[in-house]
Amino acid sequence: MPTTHDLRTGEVRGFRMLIAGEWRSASDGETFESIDPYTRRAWARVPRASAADVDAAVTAARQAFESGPWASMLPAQRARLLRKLGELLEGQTDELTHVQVLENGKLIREVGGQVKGLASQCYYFAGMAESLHGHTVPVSVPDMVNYTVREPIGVIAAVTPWNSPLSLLFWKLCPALAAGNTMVIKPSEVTPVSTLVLAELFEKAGFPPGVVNVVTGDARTGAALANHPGVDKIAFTGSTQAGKSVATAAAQRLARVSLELGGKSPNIIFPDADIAGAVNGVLAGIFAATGQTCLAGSRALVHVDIMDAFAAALVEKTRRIRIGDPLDPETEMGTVSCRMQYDKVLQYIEIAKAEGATLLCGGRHPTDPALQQGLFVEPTIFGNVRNDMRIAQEEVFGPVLCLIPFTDEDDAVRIANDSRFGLAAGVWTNDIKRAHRMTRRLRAGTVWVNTYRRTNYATPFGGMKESGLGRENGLEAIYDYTETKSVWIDTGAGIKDPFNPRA
Ligand SMILES: NC(=O)c1ccc[n+]([C@@H]2O[C@H](COP(=O)([O-])OP(=O)(O)OC[C@H]3O[C@@H](n4cnc5c(N)ncnc54)[C@H](O)[C@@H]3O)[C@@H](O)[C@H]2O)c1
Ligand SMILES: O=S(=O)(O)c1ccc(CO)cc1
Repeated sequence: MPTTHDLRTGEVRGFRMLIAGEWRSASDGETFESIDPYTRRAWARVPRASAADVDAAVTAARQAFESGPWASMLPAQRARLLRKLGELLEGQTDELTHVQVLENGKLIREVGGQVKGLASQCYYFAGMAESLHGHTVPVSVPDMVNYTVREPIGVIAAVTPWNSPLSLLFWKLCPALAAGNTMVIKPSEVTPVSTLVLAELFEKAGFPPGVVNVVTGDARTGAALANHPGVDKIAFTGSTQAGKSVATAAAQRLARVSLELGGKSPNIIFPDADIAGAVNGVLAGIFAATGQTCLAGSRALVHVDIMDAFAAALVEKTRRIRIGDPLDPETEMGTVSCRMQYDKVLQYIEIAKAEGATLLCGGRHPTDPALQQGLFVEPTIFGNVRNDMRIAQEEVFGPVLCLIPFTDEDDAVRIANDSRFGLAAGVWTNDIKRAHRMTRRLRAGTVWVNTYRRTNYATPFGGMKESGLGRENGLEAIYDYTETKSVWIDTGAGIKDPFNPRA
């Protein structure tokens, strides 16, 4: 296995897709490159799946679902395979970590922790495979047994983004496989390699061919999957714009769909809060992943009485953030993921200036000569932001924080909820009553009090409004990968009157 630095040799490594248990190039031979945003050099080449490849992957997943060893496997056998996958992951954390850093510039100190957590997700959902059960329904009908069973949906297409390629995939993969589904995975075109490296472990763990397939490509490949009649559910994570397109495709044939989409989450600071803790929480909420997280606390709503002091403390700490090589464990903020994202973030900074927001720090590519080649954007804070500005309403997905003043609780709730998104929110207060009032009134799928960006595989996660549909993680997640079937059994005399079966 190559070490970290072996991966940065300048050599471009070739990868293939996994379809029906075979490692394949694209049927028409097309490929594309993965670019390291720190060196800005290509380091890997992967197949660009054709429509025929997508079709082959869906057909393989369908066959594996309907016949073959997977279809007749007992829950305990599926659980064993998931546990084996977890064990293999524990032995492969280094490579899976480094590949993700190279693909998207994500900090090694963050992605390392994420990869270490993947095995726990496998073990948690392995347990669920064995404990997923229906109910006996106490129907008030004589001589009748009525119960429900939870059955797998069928072929799941998992379409994932680039910001946390494996974490976000595992939120889908573990519950889907635990419930007995088969899968076709389409990773982001920015980060295809980590999923292909991971795919080697499915074979090693003993998953039958066709249970998990991986096709690589861009939005066209994702759209081909979303529109494929053989796909029973599309589990999508990505932008709200693409999510709407996936939902439209799914609606044509009433395929199941789950959507984990964008956000513009408020982080609300009351004057009674532990201010030093709140400063750290706001910084962690926006800059820890270079702002490239769906749940970024990109709007800091700060009470007017503390705005000046709070802004000064934020700016002072932000100026000391260590920007650098994402593979260096000392680095606190890395690059943005790709050229398109870099241009988009800088454009939003110009938009904010033109709207009249005050640039308090950052706002450009760093001047440090050591940082010239990488796709870096300085951590940026804008003051004097009004909530109706584009910079406060649109998702930047980069290291850009808006400071918005509020006067009281009602004002904070009004501003926080005045958004088309509803993914997450933070509240900083030492008043327990206020904390409860606020968590009730905020329209967001997750609300943190005196903390930010905590998630766990056992805790449901998802968005309200245009931030998504459905929940991932926890018990809710596995239910979302099943259909409920009701079964009625007559234990009595049967139907006596065909025109009144209830008689
Ligand atoms: N809510 C969450 O849990 C969550 C988590 C992480 C990221 N996100 C969101 O993801 C976005 C960033 O990721 P991105 O830039 O990769 O998003 P994106 O929407 O551009 O792409 C996501 C995936 O969808 C594919 N795709 C794009 N258009 C498609 C279409 N029309 N049909 C089918 N597939 C399509 C892409 O190839 C990629 O694999 C942000 O908006 C972020 O908020 C949400
Ligand atoms: O991709 S992110 O949006 O940063 C994200 C959020 C939560 C988790 C928890 O595993 C992982 C990635």
